[in-house]
Amino acid sequence: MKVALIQMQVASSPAENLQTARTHLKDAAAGGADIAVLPEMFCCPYETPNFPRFAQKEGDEIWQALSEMAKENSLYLVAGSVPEDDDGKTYNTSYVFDPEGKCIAKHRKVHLFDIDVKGGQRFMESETLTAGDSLTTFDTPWGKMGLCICYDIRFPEWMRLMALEGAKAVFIPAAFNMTTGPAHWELSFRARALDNQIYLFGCAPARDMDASYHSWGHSIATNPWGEVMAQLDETEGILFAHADFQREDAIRDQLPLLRHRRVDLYELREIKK
Ligand SMILES: NC(=O)CC(=O)C(=O)O
Repeated sequence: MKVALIQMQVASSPAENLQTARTHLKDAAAGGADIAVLPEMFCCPYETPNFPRFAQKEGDEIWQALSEMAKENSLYLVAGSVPEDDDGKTYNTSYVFDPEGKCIAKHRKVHLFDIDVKGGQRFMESETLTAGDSLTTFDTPWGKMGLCICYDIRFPEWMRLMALEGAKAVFIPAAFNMTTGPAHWELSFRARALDNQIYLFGCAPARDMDASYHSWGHSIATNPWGEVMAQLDETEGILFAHADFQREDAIRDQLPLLRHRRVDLYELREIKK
């Protein structure tokens, strides 16, 4: 399975952002990608007042444009995330489209990014966003995949639940920043990939020092052995990476972490709402 992570610049105009995504998706398809991934909030500068301002309903113009792009390029599209308007609430939502343009999954960011690091990054998604409440996986010809958004990666239980549901890889549109990126980005991807013996693909916006939120960039692919397979710097570009699920199975056979869990002593379960 060949994945293309599209680390694009985010402008203030949704139309411009869609055009940028369209151009890069053509290159991803030409490069042989089976699945292409866009960044968190690729269509809207990452600022809390923008989320309700830019929000659209599922099925509106942005959703339709993304569906067309998946179809035009005949690939699975993990369409980053966008502000979604539903019943007066705004969610940070990621849609997944199949190569026919059908929407096959939708994840609303479950863990809202509310942090205030002394001398560093402050951000309060809960000022304008509502949290989702569902675990998200979807089926592909390569097996079941997981989907979460940025801050969700910091919660090991959430990733473990996706692995226990059978996800062989997890896609993570994300946007760490200049405080947390250098400290925790690569470490989080390596740790979650190793704990769960899965591939992880994180796709971030390119850094824009004129924006109010400075993305760390560094879109990344990690493997089930806990290694970084490839990583970009902060500039715009496409990262191609392969997932080899035979290797994943072999690692799980040789180092059976998931089988060695002592479920007679402890338990992790999803509480269905
Ligand atoms: N932007 C996020 O949701 C998360 C983030 O930047 C971090 O965890 O650090």
